[in-house]
Amino acid sequence: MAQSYYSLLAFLILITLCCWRLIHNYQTRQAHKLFAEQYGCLPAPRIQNQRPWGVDRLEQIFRGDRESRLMELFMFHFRQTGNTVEEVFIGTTAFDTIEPANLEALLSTNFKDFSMGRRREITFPMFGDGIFNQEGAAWKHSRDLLRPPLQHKHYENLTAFKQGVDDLIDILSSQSAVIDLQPLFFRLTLDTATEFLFGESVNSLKAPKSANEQTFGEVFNSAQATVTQRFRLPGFYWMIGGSKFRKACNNVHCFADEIINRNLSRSSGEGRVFLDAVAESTADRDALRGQIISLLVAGRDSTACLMTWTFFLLVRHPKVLEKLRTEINCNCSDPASLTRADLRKMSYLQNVLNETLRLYPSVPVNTRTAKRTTVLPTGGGPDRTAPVLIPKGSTVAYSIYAMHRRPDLYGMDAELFRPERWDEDMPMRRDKTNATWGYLPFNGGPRICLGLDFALTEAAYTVVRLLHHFPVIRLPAGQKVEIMGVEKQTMTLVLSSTEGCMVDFASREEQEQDA
Ligand code: HEM
Repeated sequence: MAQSYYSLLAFLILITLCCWRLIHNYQTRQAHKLFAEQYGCLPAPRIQNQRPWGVDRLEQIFRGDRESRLMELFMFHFRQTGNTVEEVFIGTTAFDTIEPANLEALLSTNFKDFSMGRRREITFPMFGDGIFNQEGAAWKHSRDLLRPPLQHKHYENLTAFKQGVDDLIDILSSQSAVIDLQPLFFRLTLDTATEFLFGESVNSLKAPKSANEQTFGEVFNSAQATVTQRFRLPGFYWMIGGSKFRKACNNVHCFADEIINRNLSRSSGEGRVFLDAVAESTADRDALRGQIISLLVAGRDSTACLMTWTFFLLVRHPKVLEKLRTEINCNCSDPASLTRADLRKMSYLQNVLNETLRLYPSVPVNTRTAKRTTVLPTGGGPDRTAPVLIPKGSTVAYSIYAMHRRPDLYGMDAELFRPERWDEDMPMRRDKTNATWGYLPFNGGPRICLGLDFALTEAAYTVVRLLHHFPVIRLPAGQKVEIMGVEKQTMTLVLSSTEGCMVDFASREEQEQDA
């Protein structure tokens, strides 16, 4: 008797829940219909799925990732379907866009309608509380706090970058002629960033590792690798982690605390602008550590990727390399007296960096999540110009990589590396919105990168020093020259080169002959 009573009760609860769900879905559909009518929204074209719940989309992404061709897959979908598309991804509706007007809405005009989604939960164990994963008032406070110590007056004379580049040149001069620059650039940017942020470099370029000793770079890489995996499956991020991840995060925190404590116990000095400025207004040690780790994540890999792709492209385009060398030789007789202002005057160098970030933006794909039902201004309807309704909770992914390769924005040769285009009248410059929002390697709007100038200065300085020091820099014999974008790429939080960046600095004798 009691058993049938409980079965009946369970049945009634199930029926009630189903009815509630149906009514809720109906009401939501009606509300969306009204909203769409009010704003003239029409559906965006949909990526066709071959399997229910968009499972095939997940399979494609995993395959693309395994084959190191994820960006090609995204480009294919945009070209085939449209610049703004709707897709079903593991049972939920999501949107993808490479339309400058939509990016303006997402990142600026409708900024308040969007959040960072699950970024905080995904990154918190490693990053702690920092600008990268904060929102609202806490984020605004962090921006106000971090902006002043990142101002260019603190690295105008370039001393912040000098030691790291000296160490890099020592390594390149002492090793064999052909060398993979990519891992060295990751170590260079770690050294420069720790020097600038903590007031003390971890010296990953020059410190030989003693047996069994873990380095800061290693513990940092290990924790960050798991964070990357958690980003891949945002709805199921909690399944990825476990005790190994917790231990890796704890190691990062211990390393960072040790360096912070050591430096704060010294009396303040020139090399510690950043740590002093942040420590002054952040009494809480966890908060201080959170900001510094967030900045290391934001600044290290992205700048290393920029330098890697710059040399990857330069050795494959010898004429560009020679033109750049001529500009550097004319403007820099003694690198010891270089300043940031000198670097900014080298217009071809700036074009080379702009063009590299166009073809290989360090953060090629990013997402936002709608906090409330809202609108993207274009991409819907038969002619794909009507506004598109974005229901509350939907993810909007935007691919800077694919947008930067649009021929209607950059010309028919958009896939080619041609720094000269930055001095020309590119198609995107004929429209104000496209001109402002069609090139976004550093994001835009209120959350634009705070390290933009720091990164471009560090990269420019490194390029100048290496070209000045080595009269011969070339593609090693036997290295492939493929169409840009077809080479293998590794997508973590940033886009790196799967096969590294092999460069031939020629033998010492050849260098001397050429000098
Ligand atoms: C080539 C190098 C770099 C690139 C391409 C780059 C790109 C970006 C992008 C795309 C974002 C937006 C992320 C998002 O909102 O989802 C961002 C944010 C940020 N970047 Fe960079 N970045 C670079 C270097 C740096 C450096 C060197 C630093 C600091 C030293 C830095 C500090 C930051 C900070 C603090 C944010 C967060 C801004 C906020 O949320 O308000 N970045 N960066």
